[in-house]
Amino acid sequence: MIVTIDGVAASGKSSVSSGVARALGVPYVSSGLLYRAATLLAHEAGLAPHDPALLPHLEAQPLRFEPLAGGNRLWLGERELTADVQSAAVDAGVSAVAARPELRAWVDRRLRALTPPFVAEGRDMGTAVFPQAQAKFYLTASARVRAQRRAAERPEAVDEIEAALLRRDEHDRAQSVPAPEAHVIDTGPLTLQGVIDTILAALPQGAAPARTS
Ligand SMILES: Nc1ncnc2c1ncn2[C@@H]1O[C@H](COP(=O)(O)OP(=O)(O)O)[C@@H](O)[C@H]1O
Ligand SMILES: Nc1ccn([C@H]2C[C@H](O)[C@@H](COP(=O)(O)OP(=O)(O)O)O2)c(=O)n1
Repeated sequence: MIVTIDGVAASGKSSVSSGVARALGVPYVSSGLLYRAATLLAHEAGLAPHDPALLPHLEAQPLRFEPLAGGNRLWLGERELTADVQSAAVDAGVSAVAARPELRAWVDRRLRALTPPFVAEGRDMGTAVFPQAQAKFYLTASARVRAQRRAAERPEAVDEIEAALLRRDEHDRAQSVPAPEAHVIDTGPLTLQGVIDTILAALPQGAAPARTS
């Protein structure tokens, strides 16, 4: 079974996907990490997002992606990149990388090579990458709420984060449309556990473990 959880930046995709994956006892896959990794490696190699040399450079890197239930980890050889890709600098450059069709194909190939069951989160998991998914969700929240949540993890001020999120929402718009059959959830009024429980309750019969509480 594949469950897709798409949504805008800082809507709660990773945290919710991790919680749903743990409840189901399956891994979760953060597609955004692969776009972030491509952006960081481009920066470090001095390659612009549109540089034709970027894809061959990425293909030559010993990049390893570990989609574990507790969280995804990224390795470049023995160097862990997981934390390095969560920065305002990568945020500022990632949309240009993600706009390139050949880089989207690079990400999609890696995702489709994974063996189900898993929870996949990103922007277009339920539309372009796994249209066959058995359950699809799309998370939203106001830009202000998202900025306040992201501010707890970043050194930047909430107003600066909110402006950056709105810019990225616009840049990512093309690939951020919910699947027609996706359950759209406004996470603003809900706690993190509330969103997780909402998704588990909406899964096909038998997909979620019987509730013990
Ligand atoms: N419903 C919620 N209520 C409160 N905080 C939340 C909620 N969902 C996510 N968070 C928190 O908001 C921050 C951003 O969530 P994250 O899962 O990283 O979003 P995304 O993966 O969509 O960027 C995290 O600190 C997370 O714990
Ligand atoms: N399936 C995806 C996932 C991410 N992206 C792009 C759009 C996002 O700005 C970046 C980073 O995605 P990520 O999910 O890590 O970003 P947030 O956690 O929502 O801030 O990659 C995409 O185009 N398609």
